[in-house]
Amino acid sequence: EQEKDVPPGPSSVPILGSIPFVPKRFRHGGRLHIPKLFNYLAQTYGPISRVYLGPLPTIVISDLDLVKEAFKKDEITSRPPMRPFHEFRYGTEDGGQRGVILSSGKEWQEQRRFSMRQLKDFGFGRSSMEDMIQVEVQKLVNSLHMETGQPLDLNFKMNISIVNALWVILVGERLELDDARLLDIVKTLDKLLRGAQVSGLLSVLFPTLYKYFHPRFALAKNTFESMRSLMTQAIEDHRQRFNPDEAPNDFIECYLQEIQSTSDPQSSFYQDQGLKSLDCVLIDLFMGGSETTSITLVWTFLCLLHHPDVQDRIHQELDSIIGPDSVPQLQDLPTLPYLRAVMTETLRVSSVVPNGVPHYVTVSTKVGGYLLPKGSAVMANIISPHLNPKVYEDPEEFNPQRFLDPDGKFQMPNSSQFAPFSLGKRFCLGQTLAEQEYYLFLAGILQKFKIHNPQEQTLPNYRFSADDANTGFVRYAPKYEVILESRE
Ligand code: HEM
Repeated sequence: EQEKDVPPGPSSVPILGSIPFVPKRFRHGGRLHIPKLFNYLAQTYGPISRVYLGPLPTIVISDLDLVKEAFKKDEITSRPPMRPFHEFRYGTEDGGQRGVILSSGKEWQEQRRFSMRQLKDFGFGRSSMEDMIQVEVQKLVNSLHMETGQPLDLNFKMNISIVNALWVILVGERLELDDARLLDIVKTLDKLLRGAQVSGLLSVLFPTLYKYFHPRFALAKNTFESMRSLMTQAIEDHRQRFNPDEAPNDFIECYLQEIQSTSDPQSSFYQDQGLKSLDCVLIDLFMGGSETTSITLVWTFLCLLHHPDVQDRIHQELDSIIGPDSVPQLQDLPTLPYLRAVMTETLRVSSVVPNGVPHYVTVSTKVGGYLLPKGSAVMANIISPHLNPKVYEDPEEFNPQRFLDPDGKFQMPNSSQFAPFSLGKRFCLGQTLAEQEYYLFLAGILQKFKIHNPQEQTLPNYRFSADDANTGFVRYAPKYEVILESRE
């Protein structure tokens, strides 16, 4: 391996890696501000750089064409071995994981293929995916009608409804919005996700130290286990009434059928292995699919409060195309270019998963002319190209107009620098579902309500440069309240 072929980056020393060389402004109370650090690397060292997060060499790719090139390669499709986290995910001693988000190799291939197929549009039993989501949209709209005229935090409400929609799809059970179990799930998921920091990657090299000395390990273990006991209960309930001859009504039933029909002992669906993987897949789908989607909605409302003219134009479009009486449906989306531009623009400025999920080089390989050595983590720096002034004029400004042509038709700009769901073989497994939920909830709410900024509230900033709070994997919207006005 020639050092000159390796991507450029800051200096490093043993153990601490590049951390002593990282400018102080990227360290917040003992924590690295990873998204901002990566943005600085992109500006200083170009589209591919290398930084040592502790002793772990980490390649940061800040151009989405190069991300695509990299993540198409089998050599960069695995996840880093996540010891000691395998201990509570039925993993293997070498850090191998079950499920989809953190798994690699055969387990990942089989579980991802199956989950993607089940989350396709057709839904389960007699309900399409759209029907299942619409019921939750209407439930939320009805409950919001009771809360007009007073300051309201939408964050929790969105979260509850999105998790409930997932619960119907995966577990086949509709919960009331104030069901204690639902609140429990939402709180546990929130803890699990907020606890996920890029510094968790350090465990790759110091699994034992991490396990005994890092407070996050115990936190992750406890929250994961309380989530798992909810899943185990749901799986048990399904197994008791399971009838392999009946058409499946939800994801768990489909999965149990897959286990039933698997005779290859090497398969990750085989008997007991299948049940363990199911446990992890369910948690992964809840982790990947709940807050990401609800936060995107919360960012949207924040941007609309900053830009009331944009909200007015959405209302005009909805009024003229859908009207007050019919529910906005998936088939209407192509006729709503302005709303589509608003959604695309929100996904860009918010970039809720700003640096993707780490990949890992299993066999040294080249990308963009650089050598990516075996054993490096690879991160897609999604937010930097989204906010690159060479690609998007005045990039931090929320401006849906940039996704509309002069005739008001929706258009993507002439560049490939847009990928909120990442790219390549591991792109977001729930992208279609996320886009459908995002649209149905947003259109459903804005058809019925106008949102206002409470008079006494100074609106928090939505711009990345002002964001010091989000140092981790997910970019949460700052806290704010809205006042809803019914449009009926
Ligand atoms: C706005 C909403 C969402 C955004 C922005 C988002 C973004 C992402 C990103 C950037 C990745 C990393 C891909 C990579 O490793 O290269 C990812 C992975 C993943 N997402 Fe999403 N996601 C969203 C919603 C969802 C939903 C609704 C689900 C499922 C119900 C989901 C499930 C997953 C899973 C399982 C993975 C891991 C895929 C794998 O490792 O093969 N996500 N997502």
